[in-house]
Amino acid sequence: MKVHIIGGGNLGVAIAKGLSKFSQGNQITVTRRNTASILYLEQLGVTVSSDNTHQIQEADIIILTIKPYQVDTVLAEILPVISNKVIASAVSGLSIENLQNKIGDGNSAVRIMPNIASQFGASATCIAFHEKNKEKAQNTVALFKDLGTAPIIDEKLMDAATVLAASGTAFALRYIRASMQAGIEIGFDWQTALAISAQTVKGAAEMIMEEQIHPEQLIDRVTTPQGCTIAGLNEMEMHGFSSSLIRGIKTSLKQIKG
Ligand SMILES: NC(=O)C1=CN([C@@H]2O[C@H](COP(=O)(O)OP(=O)(O)OC[C@H]3O[C@@H](n4cnc5c(N)ncnc54)[C@H](O)[C@@H]3O)[C@@H](O)[C@H]2O)C=CC1
Ligand SMILES: O=C(O)[C@@H]1CCC=N1
Repeated sequence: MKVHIIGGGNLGVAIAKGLSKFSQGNQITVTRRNTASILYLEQLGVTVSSDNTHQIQEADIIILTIKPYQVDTVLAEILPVISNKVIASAVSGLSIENLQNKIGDGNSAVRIMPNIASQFGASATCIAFHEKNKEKAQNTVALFKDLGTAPIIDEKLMDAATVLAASGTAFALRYIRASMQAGIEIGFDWQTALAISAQTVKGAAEMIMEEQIHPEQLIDRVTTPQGCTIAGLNEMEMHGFSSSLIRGIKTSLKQIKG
């Protein structure tokens, strides 16, 4: 497939790198106004351009990884030269209806919410589209399946997906950082503490995905009666561990909904 990514920033670059490594048979173009900092992508076989319309007529999928306030400017550039294209937007808060109105009936809007782990083929990319665009959306679904998981969700959950799956990357990293900081306090250098914390989180996630059971069932296998794990967990909960995460996620959601 010919994939045209507009907005070579944090997310656009992560997707381009991920596609170049984990998805076969694609030709990838990434655009941004100032290309100097992403020219290195050409070594991965990715075309880099400052022209948003660069060979865009040949694209099978146009992916928007730009900020919400950049959308109208970009569409004004590309719409005069495209027709019958799938435009997959990762722009947070931009509804399918709004995007479809902007791009007209001649093109098809798909909403995607990847995260930066796309770069490592480990994103949880939620995808939504209107029923009439189901067929046309399948290429996008296939592409993001190569970059991790790609569940199709109801659009009304897209803001929730943004917070859980995209912002969620930062939340998980903050857990790892805190764990690392504790690791330093109890005797490790930061590199060793970080390596142990990250691997432990990876292991926990792998168990959940493999066994598909409730986390508490696995936690029960770790918490020896009168042991150190339950003592630590109870102390964390006393200080609002779970409730602070839940409150943070709900606050993020409020921020998107405005
Ligand atoms: N960073 C993340 O983890 C995620 C971001 N998103 C959404 O993706 C979008 C992009 O986010 P980031 O990558 O973090 O932002 P970013 O600021 O890193 O990337 C945006 C890129 O677009 C480029 N750009 C600006 N105007 C342009 C134009 N007229 N033509 C071409 N390129 C232009 C900028 O130079 C920049 O490189 C946002 O809407 C964000 O909400 C969604 C999921 C995850
Ligand atoms: O923080 C943000 O607004 C964007 C959307 C999700 C991840 N980054």
